[in-house]
Amino acid sequence: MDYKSGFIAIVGRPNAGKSTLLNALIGKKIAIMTDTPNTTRNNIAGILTTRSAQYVFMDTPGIHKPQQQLGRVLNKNAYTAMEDCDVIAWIIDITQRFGPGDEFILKRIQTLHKPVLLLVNKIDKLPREKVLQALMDWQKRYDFNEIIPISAKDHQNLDELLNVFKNYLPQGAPLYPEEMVSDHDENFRICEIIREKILNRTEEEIPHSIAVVLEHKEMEEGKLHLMAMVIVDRDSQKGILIGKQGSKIKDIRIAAQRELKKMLNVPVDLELYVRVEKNWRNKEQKIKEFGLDELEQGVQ
Ligand SMILES: Nc1nc2c(ncn2[C@@H]2O[C@H](COP(=O)(O)OP(=O)(O)OP(=O)(O)O)[C@@H](O)[C@H]2O)c(=O)[nH]1
Repeated sequence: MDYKSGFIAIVGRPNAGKSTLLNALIGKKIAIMTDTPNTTRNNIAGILTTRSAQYVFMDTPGIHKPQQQLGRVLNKNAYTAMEDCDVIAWIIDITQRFGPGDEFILKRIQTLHKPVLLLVNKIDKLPREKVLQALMDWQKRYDFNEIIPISAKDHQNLDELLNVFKNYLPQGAPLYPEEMVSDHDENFRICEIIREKILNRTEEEIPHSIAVVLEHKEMEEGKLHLMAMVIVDRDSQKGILIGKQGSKIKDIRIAAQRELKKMLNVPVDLELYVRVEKNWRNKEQKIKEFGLDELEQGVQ
């Protein structure tokens, strides 16, 4: 039997395009996408099953210099995915200079002795000569198994990318049922959609300080009633999130409700509340309670 299956960890600096790539490869919205760096917090497995291979992609939080306990947990989530996978796909943004974040990742992969494929993303943003130059520069930095220029946004080179991945996967039967596209359940995806709408509608101060917890979910007379709590870590953030006469939170609620209706295919009635949990990102117990520590959840 020459069927292949295995884990591919998609790692990279914040904003390199990991979630965009994952969604493009799977063809469904698995991970939320925003312009805010460090959006992804959990290792989300997107699963793609074809006639010849099953690719299990782990979308990891952007590796960065942590300033709080939450940042350390997020980096740890990414490292765990790197240790447990068969292939590491390191995605970089071609428009960004090589920086300390890249140095950090480079050091890490050197210790792991696994195939490393470098995905040079966002090539749609630069002329061809510049792309070629960047590919040559990266080639000098590490003995990558492959360097593949892509545009996750424009779906450039993605079929070729899948073929290359397949070459590095071990032989074996599928690891997950064919129809499964993600290992996260519906409740998780509901919270992520709400979080995405908040991130897309708030400025710098808010994004990293929020967590979303689903408190209630009930189907009643053909309508899904949802109640979610948005946690912030300062009083001032609560005011920002709620907005003038509740306008901001209403806008978030309506946008989330619309997308959830589409995703779940039923009418949705969403209620949102905001609660302050002072300095929660430095409290291990809270990080676990909000489901952000992968190791605690036994994911993978
Ligand atoms: N032009 C262009 N933009 C892209 C491409 N891929 C991603 N982007 C944009 O880059 C931004 C970040 O993309 P994400 O996929 O959220 O990045 P990420 O690496 O998952 O980010 P974190 O979750 O913060 O670690 C978004 O605005 C994307 O639309 C690409 O190929 N070309």
